Amino acid sequence: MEYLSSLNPPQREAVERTQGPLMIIAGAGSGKTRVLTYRIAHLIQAKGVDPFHILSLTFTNKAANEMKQRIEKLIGLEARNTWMGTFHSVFAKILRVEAHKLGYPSNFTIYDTDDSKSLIRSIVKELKLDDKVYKPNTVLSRISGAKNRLISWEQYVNDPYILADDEAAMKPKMGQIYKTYQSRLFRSSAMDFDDLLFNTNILFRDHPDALNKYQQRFKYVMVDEFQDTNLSQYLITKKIAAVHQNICVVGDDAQSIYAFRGANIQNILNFEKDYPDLFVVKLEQNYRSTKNIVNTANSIIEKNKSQLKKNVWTHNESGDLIELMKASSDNEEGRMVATTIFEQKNNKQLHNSDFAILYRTNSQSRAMEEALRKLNITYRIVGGLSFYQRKEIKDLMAYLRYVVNEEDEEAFKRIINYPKRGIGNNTVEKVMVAAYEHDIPLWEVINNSSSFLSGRAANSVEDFCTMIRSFKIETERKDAFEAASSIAKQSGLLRELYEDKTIEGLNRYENVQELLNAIKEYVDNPENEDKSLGAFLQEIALLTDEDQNKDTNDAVTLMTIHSSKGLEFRHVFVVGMEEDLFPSQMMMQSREDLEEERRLFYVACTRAMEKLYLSYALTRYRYGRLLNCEPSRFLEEIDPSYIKVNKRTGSNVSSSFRESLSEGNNGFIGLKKKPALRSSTTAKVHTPSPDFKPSNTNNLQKGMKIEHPKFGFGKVTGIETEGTNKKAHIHFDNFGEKTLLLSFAKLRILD
Ligand SMILES: Nc1ncnc2c1ncn2[C@@H]1O[C@H](COP(=O)(O)OP(=O)(O)OP(=O)(O)O)[C@@H](O)[C@H]1O
Ligand SMILES: [Mg+2]
Repeated sequence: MEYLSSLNPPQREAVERTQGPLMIIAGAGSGKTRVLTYRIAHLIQAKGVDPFHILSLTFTNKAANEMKQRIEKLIGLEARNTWMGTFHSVFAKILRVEAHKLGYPSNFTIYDTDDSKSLIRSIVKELKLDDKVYKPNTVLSRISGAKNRLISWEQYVNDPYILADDEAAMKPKMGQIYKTYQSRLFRSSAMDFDDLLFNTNILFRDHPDALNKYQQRFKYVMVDEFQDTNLSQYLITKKIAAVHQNICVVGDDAQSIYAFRGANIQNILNFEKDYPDLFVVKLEQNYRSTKNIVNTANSIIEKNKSQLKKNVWTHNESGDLIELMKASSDNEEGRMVATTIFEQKNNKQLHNSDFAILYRTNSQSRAMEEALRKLNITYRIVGGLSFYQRKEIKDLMAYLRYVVNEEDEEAFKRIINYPKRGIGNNTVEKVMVAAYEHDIPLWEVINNSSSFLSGRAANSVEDFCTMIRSFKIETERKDAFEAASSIAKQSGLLRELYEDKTIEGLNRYENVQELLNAIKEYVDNPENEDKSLGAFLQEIALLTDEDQNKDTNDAVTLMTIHSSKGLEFRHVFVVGMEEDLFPSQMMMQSREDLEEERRLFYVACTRAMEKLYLSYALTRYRYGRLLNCEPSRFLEEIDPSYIKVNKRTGSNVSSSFRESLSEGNNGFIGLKKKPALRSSTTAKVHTPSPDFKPSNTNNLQKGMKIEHPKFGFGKVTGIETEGTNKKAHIHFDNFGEKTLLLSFAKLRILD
């Protein structure tokens, strides 16, 4: 087998040892995912295993697709027949087939987070509880926490302290909300994301025949990113593998970053207990990154007390030092990052797709986006408000969902009066009350509206039902695309958007067309055998944000560190390295939390192959206010011998590193005097004149008077050119002498 020669001895051992339980716990970039890929290829090609008998669980659908493509390269088309996907997508597929065993129809809807929150909001209102105490977000994460630990609402109601924390005392009605939430989901023939795993566990617990079927089917089970599985996922895997015991899990305890969502590193330790004849493989050679990057990452993770000892090293070259960039503001930070990308691309012949910008929270993308746009650099945002979260898309999707499942309450609420058809909130509430109080299915209630509604309202509801019925008939006869196009038209939704001639309206109209294009693409794809609307909806419901934006290939990637797991890029920028932002304010309550943030930082740094940049800003808009920021403690934890301060400062010295961490600047270099940006005792930051507009500084000359947005008024005392950089020496009235890089500084020339 020729492909085996491109593996090192322990990797090869892991690939060839196909029988019995196997665990690979190894550092970042050591080839864990590569081993899984080769192992699947090896099972099929060398061991003659039928691909239908192999199940591989990955963290994102994107990871699954990438893996499939790689296996296809190794062994050809047969790779397509393996079962591969996220826990959610694989078990949603299985639940479709087995739904009736749990009392669900096979066309059940999958509620996304917005649907779940909206449902919780209604329940909190109906139970007359305080929505400041029972915030949809908090309630949902609590219910989700319970489900991920396989705690049912019955158990929760009996023992409010079951999650072992103090929240129970503050939120005594939680159990009741959980109970109502589940019964409403059930009535709506809907499951939320956590239910997909929870219900799979119930299925396997209560229906041995079903369990047996999947145990026989999946003779080989593999799990990537095992450190981030929760209890619910772990038990499913364990049950399925119980008969053949051919289970292989790979992970890195140092990269466990989902504890806040119920992931449990303990699974790694339990695994050794659950499988006494477990074989453990260690991989220590990193193939991804330069020595400087590997050593930096090691020096970070070393600070964590709870971790398995690992020695990660690499044969790769030392490479550049880690570059530290400081900016005076978040916008300035964006400009620095964008300019660096621009320069590096030109100097080193790189592509946009060689760069990634990673941040702690989604909202940090804005400043980066603006700066990239100004330099005309193509980028794509992974996560954030993605296509399928836009209102117009959710509206049409709600129509499609409702046509497929007429008990889907959240879809119903979205479309019953959109486009407007004279059905007010009161009527909707009456419908809901009738359904709950008399325990009648929603669809039956609205089909008998005349019995409890009068006049116009009753007529409108009747028309609505007639329309939905005709959609249902169409949907049975037509493929997903024809059905959806017709629904978009007949429902009045397209017309409503078409008549809005504003730019936003036009955009919305185009977005809906884009959704129809996507459905067409789905129908035309020969890989999709089931072309029904129901099948399309299932596919879409499981698309995670990570899977969006496939259209642009050569783009800089912007994403949160959480979604960067498992990926690699030649150049990586980790931005917003500031206290309260990273580590996050929310995660500094305990050592465990802080260690999770540090693991997150480890994940971020280990995405880089050749070059790693870390940046921070001294001021940043957050919660609508301009805040002063302190550099992140993580920066100080890195061994300074691996770091150089941004070349623009010209101070390539590690000894000045700590000092320079806290100096403020605004694209300026070489400080003559300590600047006063951050300390409140010295000069006040200038407020720019109302008509402040930066001038073209190409012809800036000695003697000219200028205004700077932060340092105020001053006079140019000299101009200096160094390579392509032009610097200006300026004497500011309130800040003294400063040297500014003209490509960064915004100056208004006054005379
Ligand atoms: N034996 C090898 N020879 C050459 N390249 C290798 C070898 N093993 C791994 N690589 C390469 O090293 C990089 C990292 O591998 P991979 O993504 O599998 O690591 P990983 O352990 O899964 O990392 P992470 O912990 O970030 O998920 C990939 O580009 C991979 O192709
Ligand atoms: Mg990996």
